[in-house]
Amino acid sequence: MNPLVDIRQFDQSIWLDFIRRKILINGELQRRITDEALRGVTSNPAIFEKAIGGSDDYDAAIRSLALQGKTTDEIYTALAVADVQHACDLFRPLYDSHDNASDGYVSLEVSPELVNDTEGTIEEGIRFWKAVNRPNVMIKVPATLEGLPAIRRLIAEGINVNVTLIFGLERYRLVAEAFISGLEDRVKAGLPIENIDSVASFFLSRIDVLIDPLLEKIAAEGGEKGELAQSLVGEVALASAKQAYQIYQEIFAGPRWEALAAKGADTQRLLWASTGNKNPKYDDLKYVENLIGPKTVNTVPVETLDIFRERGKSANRLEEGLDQAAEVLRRLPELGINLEEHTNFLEVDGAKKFKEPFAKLMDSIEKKRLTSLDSSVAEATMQLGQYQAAVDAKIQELNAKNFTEGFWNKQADLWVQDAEGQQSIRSFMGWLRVAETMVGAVPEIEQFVNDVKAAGFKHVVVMGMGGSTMAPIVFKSSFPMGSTGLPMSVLDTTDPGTVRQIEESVPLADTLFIVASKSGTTAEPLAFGDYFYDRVKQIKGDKAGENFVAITDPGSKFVTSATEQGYRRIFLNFAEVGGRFSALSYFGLVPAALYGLNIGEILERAIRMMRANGAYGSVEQNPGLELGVALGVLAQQGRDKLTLIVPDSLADLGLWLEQLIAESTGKEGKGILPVAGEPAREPEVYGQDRVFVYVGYENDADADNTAKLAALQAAGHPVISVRMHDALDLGAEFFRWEVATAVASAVLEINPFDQPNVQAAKTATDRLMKVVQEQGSLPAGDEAKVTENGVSYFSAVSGGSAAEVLQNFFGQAKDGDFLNIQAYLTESDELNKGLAELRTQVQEQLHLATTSGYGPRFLHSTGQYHKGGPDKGLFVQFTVDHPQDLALPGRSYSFGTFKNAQAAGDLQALHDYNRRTLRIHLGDNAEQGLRTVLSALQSAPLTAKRA
Ligand SMILES: O=C(CO)[C@@H](O)[C@H](O)[C@H](O)[C@H](O)COP(=O)(O)O
Ligand SMILES: O=C[C@H](O)COP(=O)(O)O
Repeated sequence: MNPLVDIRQFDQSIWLDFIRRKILINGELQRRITDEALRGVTSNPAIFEKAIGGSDDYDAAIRSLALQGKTTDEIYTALAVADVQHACDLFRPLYDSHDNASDGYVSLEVSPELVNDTEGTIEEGIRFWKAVNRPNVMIKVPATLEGLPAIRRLIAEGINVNVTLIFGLERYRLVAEAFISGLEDRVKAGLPIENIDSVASFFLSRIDVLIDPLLEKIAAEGGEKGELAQSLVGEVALASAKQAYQIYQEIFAGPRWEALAAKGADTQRLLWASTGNKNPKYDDLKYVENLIGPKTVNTVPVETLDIFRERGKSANRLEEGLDQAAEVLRRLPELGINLEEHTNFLEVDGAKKFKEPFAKLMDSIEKKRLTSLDSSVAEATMQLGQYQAAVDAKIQELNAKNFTEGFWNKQADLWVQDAEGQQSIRSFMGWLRVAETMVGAVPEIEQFVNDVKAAGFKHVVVMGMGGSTMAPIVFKSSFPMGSTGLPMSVLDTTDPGTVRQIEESVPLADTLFIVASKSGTTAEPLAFGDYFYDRVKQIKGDKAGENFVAITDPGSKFVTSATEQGYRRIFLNFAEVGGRFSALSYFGLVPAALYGLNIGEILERAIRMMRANGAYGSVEQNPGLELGVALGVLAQQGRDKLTLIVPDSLADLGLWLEQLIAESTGKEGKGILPVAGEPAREPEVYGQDRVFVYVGYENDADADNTAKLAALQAAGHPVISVRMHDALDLGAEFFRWEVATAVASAVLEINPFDQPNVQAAKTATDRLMKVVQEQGSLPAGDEAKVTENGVSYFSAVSGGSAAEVLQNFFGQAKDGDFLNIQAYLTESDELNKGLAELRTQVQEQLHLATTSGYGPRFLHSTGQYHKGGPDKGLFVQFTVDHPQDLALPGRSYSFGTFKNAQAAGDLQALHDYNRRTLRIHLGDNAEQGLRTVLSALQSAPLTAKRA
């Protein structure tokens, strides 16, 4: 049997005298708990110095905290508390179990600077206890004379205490007395004592390290004394421990103790500390094997633990040789050795041994703190030409009313004036500081990633709609997969072809499926979850849940169903963070971490941007505010088509920005239309409704786009440009654009956090799905105006041929209008090329802005603007037959029908808002159908009404 497990039969608990974030994350601590019967952890300032000062594991967190304006002291506390909390959580099942035998504790020591400060120790002990906020934390307090009253007080406060730095027997008695008095104080105050635990940490190897040389010196002198001295070498520490254990038994017996025991008190166990052997002449297990006895703890360093596991022998030896132990201590004075005096020295030296590394640690944190404050965020260059004055005036106006301060204080009247709107704004501003919260969640997420990999998963599929999957899409396409990551796919469409493609491209049994839905009620992600759960169940039976993870809001119905289905993990996000503002929450970061990205650094960049935007005190220039004002003012002046130009490596950033900007601003007949995916062109092809925004990298000249933007600017178009340091800056850009969008909304006087018109399409779809459930199929739609070469055209405009319908449809265009393509198709390169051709033709011939999206993705994104924004859209919807449809398990409809209903529902909603629409049904071959449409267009030059 593993000796570490065996030792439990002697009622000794082995704790680990070590902590470091890495072992929390990489599963080592959990493995030691599960396989090696580890029952607790102790930390001390020297251990944290090694962990934090001696590695770069904490650097991103240090920088994030520094940027938040935290002091060095606060940074240390935050890091140490986070690790202790994490370890407490790993031990929690043991702590909560029936046979916990007072184990499952993690110790956190008060600052060594407080070693002689009673009040300071009490204050910090209470502060740490509250900060860790776990019942299985122990606050470590040194057993100095000043520490004793603090111990009593903290016990009386109901706080678990680990008394450290005990070297002598007399002091040990006082420690036990302080503990008992503390319990008695509580009893007097009528407070319970059954859940308070304490250990007395008796330091061993250091006693021998100090006393042995003295004995050896005397031994070298020879004679009778020399002989005696020689016989005592290496015996003093063990003798002290054995004697302490006798005192323990004496103190925790008798009427005084029995009275407390009757009220449920547990004894203050002795904990053997400093048990790593320091003398090569001794056995490495000297301070372990010899001190095994009931109701004791031994906290051992990692190396000693591993040696014990390899060759340790468990036996109850603590009460062996008691006479001999007493003799050792009795005879020391004959050699002129006053143990009490030496233990006093050890106490002072012990404090020094903690103070020095602590000072070194603080120094290294301080250096890192200062350097973090040096670097800056990527600058946005704004060349706004004739609009500059209006933008400047608006910035001045906002600054005059302390907009930035009000913004961070969630002052909702900056946006709208009605009470209901203001209430809704306040309740969706959690995104402002979610990055700070997520800094604390990084170790938990990283540990999860580690567990997933250890469990053998080979692929990740993230499934959800809109804000729940946009950030993962951007992360996946903007970064190469990280060295520690897993390949990732994102499913955000009900298109049966795409679902099938994903199914066929992943190893189902070894794939982790993340179902991401804030509300937990969105039909698409629930359908994806059901579909793949059924598939995995066919392989893994009742264990299917192991392959599933939920990200959702607390209290959503999905929490219940995911729990019932045995999901591996449920990440609870934050009710006050809306979907499109959730990139920096669990929704974005869990997939990013699984993909191997450094989420700590992504968050650090975001916090850098928060700081630049005035999150931690006033700022002279606020990049988010300036960008937002520019976009808002430009939109008011007719430049309401935000045209995004990016290098290929950032192509999908547009998807995220589209949702953020269109869904936030596109309402009440107002809004900014994001135009993504149009390559930069010469000035002649654009109308006067554009503002160009370039997002790229500082080390990528991107000469072609840069030259085109320069020409656009020279032609009088406003041009804004941001060049990131690297892709990790996406963390900062997410935040910059969130602020800018909220600010632009304030300029436009709308609530950026609702999406009132998205519901219209959902309601229409639901109605149609009801019909499907009742009648088995969708109701027959309108008659096609024209069917030509297998492609049918449906529109309010007339025409005897495809070309005529197209001409008449586009003939309705006015200056400032835009084309929106809604492709309810299986995405493919060929289709992308064909749709781009269509856009180019419309742009060249009509000078319209063109947008394009695959359905149903855009319903959760730009769909809001289409219905709620200004009536400037010409909507072309492409649909297709689904010869290879996919059934949805347990439902009376298929993915294909669902998707058709979504297309028809949205078309209905567009009609309800009197939008100009053209539906083109491509038959059963989308690529071929689209080619047919393009050739019809070739033969039909487009002309528009000019306003
Ligand atoms: O006090 C406790 C446990 O309560 C330990 O963490 C204690 O600080 C360590 O065992 C010692 O500091 C280690 O000492 P040493 O092996 O460096 O002499
Ligand atoms: O943008 C959000 C989408 O509408 C999806 O919403 P959900 O996260 O509640 O499923």
